[in-house]
Amino acid sequence: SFTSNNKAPYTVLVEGNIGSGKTTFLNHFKQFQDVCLMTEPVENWRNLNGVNLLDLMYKNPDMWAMTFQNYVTLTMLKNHIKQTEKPVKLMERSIYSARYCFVEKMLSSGMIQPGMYHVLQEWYNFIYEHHKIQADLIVYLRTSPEVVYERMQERARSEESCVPYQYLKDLHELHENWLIHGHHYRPAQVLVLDANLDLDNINAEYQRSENSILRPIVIENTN
Ligand SMILES: Cc1cc2cn([C@H]3C[C@H](O)[C@@H](CO)O3)c(=O)nc2[nH]1
Repeated sequence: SFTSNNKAPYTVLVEGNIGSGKTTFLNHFKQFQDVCLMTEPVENWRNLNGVNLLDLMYKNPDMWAMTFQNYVTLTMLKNHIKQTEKPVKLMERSIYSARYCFVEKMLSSGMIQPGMYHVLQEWYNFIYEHHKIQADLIVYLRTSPEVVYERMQERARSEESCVPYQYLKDLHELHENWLIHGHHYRPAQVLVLDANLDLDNINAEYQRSENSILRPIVIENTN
């Protein structure tokens, strides 16, 4: 259908810790042709003109963590403002998890200095004031640090080989503070899924989210 409406699509932000199953979750929605999937641009972070910023960030954070988060902010903003004709847009993470989870973690762990932090905050404030970042639902793939630490090790992404358990535990607390306890701005209501479930049992949780995520398509088709 040539819906030439220029209204923003129903936008879902999929949030969760490292190893919480976000990519698997998004892949589940590949079956629906009316859903535009915006996966995390991690391949750009691993290869920007031949430079692996993700690896440099983990291996030499004092030198590279700021540059990495700077680039993450740019690539996430591009995902946020990317147009789609489809009625639903599913994004893996967002500029919000950049700000309220990862940058906070890097400041508290000394990977970035306060001066760098303030520059990033200025960018986030400017972006909010000048760009309507569409967000209609947040799906929080809630996990426990032990589960995601084990999955991260099984996945064995080379850049993450030196990420300690405590890093995931701290990131977990930051996600909980933001999405469960509401200590920071939440742009939309939060649907919490139990992402500790392994692949054999998680389909029931996916079904639960389908109703919320696909509802706009059903409504549009009935209009
Ligand atoms: C928005 C945002 C995503 C994101 C991912 N990461 C890291 C965590 C994982 O090791 C890898 C892929 O998600 O990138 C990060 O350090 N900062 C981030 N900020």
